[in-house]
Amino acid sequence: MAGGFAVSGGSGDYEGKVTGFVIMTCLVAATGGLLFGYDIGISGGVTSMDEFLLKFFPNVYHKEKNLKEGGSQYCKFNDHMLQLFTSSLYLAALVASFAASITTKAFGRKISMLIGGLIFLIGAVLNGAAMNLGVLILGRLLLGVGIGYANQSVPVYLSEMAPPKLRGALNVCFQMAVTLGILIANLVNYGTSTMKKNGWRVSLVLAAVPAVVMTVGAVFLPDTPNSLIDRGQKEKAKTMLQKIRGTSNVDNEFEDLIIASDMSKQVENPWANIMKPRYRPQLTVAVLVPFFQQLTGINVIMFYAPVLFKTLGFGDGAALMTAVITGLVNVFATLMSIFTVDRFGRRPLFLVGGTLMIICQIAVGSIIASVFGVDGLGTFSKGLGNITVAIICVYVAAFAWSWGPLGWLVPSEVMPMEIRSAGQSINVSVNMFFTFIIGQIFLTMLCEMKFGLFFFFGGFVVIMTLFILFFLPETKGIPIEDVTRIWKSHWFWKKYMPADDNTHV
Ligand SMILES: OC[C@H]1O[C@](O)(CO)[C@@H](O)[C@@H]1O
Repeated sequence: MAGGFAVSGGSGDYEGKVTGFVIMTCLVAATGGLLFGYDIGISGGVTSMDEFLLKFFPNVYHKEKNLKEGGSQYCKFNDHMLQLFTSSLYLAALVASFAASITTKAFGRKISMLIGGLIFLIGAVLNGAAMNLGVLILGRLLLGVGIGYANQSVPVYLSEMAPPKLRGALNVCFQMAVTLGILIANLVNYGTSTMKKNGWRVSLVLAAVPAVVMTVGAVFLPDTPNSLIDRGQKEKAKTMLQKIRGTSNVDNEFEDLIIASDMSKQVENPWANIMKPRYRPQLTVAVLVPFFQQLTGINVIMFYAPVLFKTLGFGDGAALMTAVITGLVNVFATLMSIFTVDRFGRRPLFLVGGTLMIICQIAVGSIIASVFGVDGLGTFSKGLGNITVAIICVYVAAFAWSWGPLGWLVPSEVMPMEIRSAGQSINVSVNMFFTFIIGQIFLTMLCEMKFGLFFFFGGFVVIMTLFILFFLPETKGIPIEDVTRIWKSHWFWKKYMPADDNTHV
């Protein structure tokens, strides 16, 4: 995932152009992100399609239809298997990303991308052809394995191919591709929902398109110099670096790569390292940032927007169209973040984004409370429905210029070499784990907590915004080598820093 970006250090003062290789690399990055985003966005629309529900979740279908005659709106989609359909993918991805990190290290990045692409393809085909719930869930699990492999290997591949100066920008571009994938999925669902039959099959099988691109890419793309060095092929690595950078003058960078590879071999156990007190701030960031990113509640919207909008009384087409609108807002606000993050810094984006999210969550919770109350009986007027959608759009925008991209960027900026691989794995796995949890329990929580659910997530955003305010120093423009300086001068974290430590760690 995007969190895996920063791999080798280096000052970045090397010669090198934006060559065809770099552009190809960006395309692969894009397909990796698209693949992930497409899966995030596709399930909600599909689960709101009658034909799909009737085939796999007849109970939910009948409950929804009967509700037209009265009953609690909060619980109409509450079904564990329906949630498992969405969430199983993320659990499989979590497990597979550990397997992928072993494959990627031992056999290279390309092999992992190839494995990821192929397994994903099988999953997409199974999903599109599924005749029963078992096959459907099996397909989702395979998609998850594919995503685990892709999210682990694509960012590593990218960070090693990109000229160091572009690394940060590419990091955020991965998240950009994720949001584009979500939007494409929303558009596809909108289109296929108008088909008389099998629209859901088309939605699910189209996930194969980015997978084919990634699989073919993995076959034709070159190995990264870092990977060749790690596997003892130094000469080949140097020739490759010259090709990628479009210049024969790569001695400095090549030397740094060798040093970085030697250093990472000396780092016996990054997992033991990161547990040392001096890395407490980084460990805290690696755990709390992805946890908080998911506890904003964003995936309630990304996974279940169409279902949520149907709960608010929208018709099928309107619910799917509204998901397209939130998808668009997500893409544009992420773009804005890319253009402003280095000007304003990370903290202002986090603080403004967080504050806006809190206001929106309180507003949505209050509106739903006023219409549905505790027993879930009531109907939204058209005007109030539109106001609610507008507030949800502001919430999505606030997420997309703060916790969305920064949830990946900030952890990758604060990890020194000797803990980087462990730090990034923690970041990615915590994110996947809570993505799974939210996918698995949201519909039940909505049924149990009712409008209070929005206050619940709002409460978490208050906590995370206070965390940023008091515990996260600004990392804008600080080279990775100097990052210890900011912890040393921080009112809270300085007590963990060894006094005699003048190295970059
Ligand atoms: O754009 C929203 C998406 O971004 C992520 O946070 C990943 O960075 C996903 O969990 C979410 O669905």
